[in-house]
Amino acid sequence: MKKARLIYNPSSGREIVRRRLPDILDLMESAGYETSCHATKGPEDATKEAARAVSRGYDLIVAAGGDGTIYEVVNGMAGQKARPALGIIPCGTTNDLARAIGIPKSISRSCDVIKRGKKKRIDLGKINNRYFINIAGGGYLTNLTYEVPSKLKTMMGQLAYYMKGLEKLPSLHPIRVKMENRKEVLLDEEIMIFLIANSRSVGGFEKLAPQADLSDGKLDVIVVKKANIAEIIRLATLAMRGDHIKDPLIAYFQTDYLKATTSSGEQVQLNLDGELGGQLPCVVEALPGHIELFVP
Ligand SMILES: Nc1ncnc2c1ncn2[C@@H]1O[C@H](COP(=O)(O)OP(=O)(O)OP(=O)(O)O)[C@@H](O)[C@H]1O
Repeated sequence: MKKARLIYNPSSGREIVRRRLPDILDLMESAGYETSCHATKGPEDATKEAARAVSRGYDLIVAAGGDGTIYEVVNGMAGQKARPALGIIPCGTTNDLARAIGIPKSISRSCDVIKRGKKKRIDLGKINNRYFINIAGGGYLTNLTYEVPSKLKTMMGQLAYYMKGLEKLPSLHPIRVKMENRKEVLLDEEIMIFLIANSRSVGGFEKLAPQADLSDGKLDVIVVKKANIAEIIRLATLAMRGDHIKDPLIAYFQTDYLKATTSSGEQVQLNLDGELGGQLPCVVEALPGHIELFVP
């Protein structure tokens, strides 16, 4: 039998994974994998455990949790030479990556995806010395993902993020950012927020980067230029339908390399897949087909 390592975050989303663990192990066995598991204890634990699973030669790593757990697991795998395939059991609050790939939220159906065995190579983003699988962002609204308390997410799900977003709107202010590719300066102005997306689905908005494709070797950059609160609310409404892209307050382009710096003299934090990821300046590169994922 092949061997799988299940890395799960017991605190993810509405905390169902802990209760369903016997079912997951059973489903994994019927999928043909002898599975051992590791419950994460806190920040960085999934990264260490994933790196350990790679060095122990597991055939498969399964990440059960939210986007933050998948991010940590990917960071433990991405820098290694031989990378096993990755399965995902979405148990988080938003589950952007699972939505983008079409992995069902039901535990038994997401295990079925692994059982059927269809795999696809997807790109990763490398940003400074870290990796992201779905989204990197910078600017003031991006830090709301780690300001929402875990308890609130357990109780309210996605709504907890939107409430925190509204609460933070009045404190938003622009930052001066310069973006360059290998040849030219693409943008040098005051902006509110920038997002570098690998998939279409970001923050529960399923069409935020409508042209993004996880396997095209490119990253999609969306920049919200200097705007007031009313304009930001208008853009958020447009973004639900994917209609924000043509707005004059948005810059949207694809690239496989990006350098971003700030001259504001302020610290601009980076958010990687919903987790804290250092600060500007940054160099971002697309790593084509770097991870093999089980897909429906
Ligand atoms: N045992 C634990 N208790 C508390 N936090 C943990 C534990 N294990 C891991 N973490 C932290 O939880 C965060 C990741 O949460 P995760 O993304 O899986 O769920 P979520 O936040 O509910 O979902 P989403 O990212 O979809 O909103 C990471 O910051 C990780 O370090």
